Amino acid sequence: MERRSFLLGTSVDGVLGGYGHVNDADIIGSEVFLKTLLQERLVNRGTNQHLVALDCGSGVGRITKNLLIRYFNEVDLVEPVAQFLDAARENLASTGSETHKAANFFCVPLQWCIGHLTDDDFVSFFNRAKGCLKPGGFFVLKENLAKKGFVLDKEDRSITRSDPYFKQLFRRCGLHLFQTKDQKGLPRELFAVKMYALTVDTPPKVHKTKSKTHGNRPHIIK
Ligand SMILES: C[S@@+](CC[C@H](N)C(=O)[O-])C[C@H]1O[C@@H](n2cnc3c(N)ncnc32)[C@H](O)[C@@H]1O
Repeated sequence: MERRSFLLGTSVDGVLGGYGHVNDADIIGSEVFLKTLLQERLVNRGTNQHLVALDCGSGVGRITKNLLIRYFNEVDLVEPVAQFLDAARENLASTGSETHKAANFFCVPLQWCIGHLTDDDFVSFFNRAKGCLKPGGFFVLKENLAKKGFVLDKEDRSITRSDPYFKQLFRRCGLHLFQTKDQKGLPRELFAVKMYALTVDTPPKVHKTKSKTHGNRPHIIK
């Protein structure tokens, strides 16, 4: 497992710590996840709604440019490194349209980047943020995962939590796990990455017993 310094330059390779080649796999993984969410959470996949997103820790705008701008009418970017945000502005200048655009560029640090939050601050943040979600809205977290417990990075003072650790925190926040997916295609030496979609409303009950009708339907024999 390795985490490299972010500040290698104002490029995609730079913000991915020298792992620019994972961009395609990362974007495809996020897009599949996002599409399912929009389909399942919003009426008509949100096509009749004005959708907005906040790209937190946007770097040079990689995710907004390659993904978010195609699905959201407005994307705001938050990034504390001015050079990154300037590069994002430049990268996004000719991307999008009147109805799908990068709207605001905020050069400020967030106080709640997950890997730098204590458990109590994590819970406190989501408890406040929950109140700002529109009906049908959701949080998406795409995070590095420790195999178990947590891993402390003494260099950047961040914590990488395990999947059960995150789930325990989500429960403390009163958030429901609407959907989750593993990121595929990352180099083996990196942390595993998982996507979580979190909602405030209770998910519909999943009935685990197979209905007779379903059991009798034709299906592929594996
Ligand atoms: C690994 S880079 C990822 C950039 C971008 N999300 C991407 O995937 O291309 C992490 C980004 O988070 C930003 N960052 C670090 N601390 C932050 C904070 N407190 N608030 C907002 N962004 C932060 C860094 O400057 C950097 O651009």
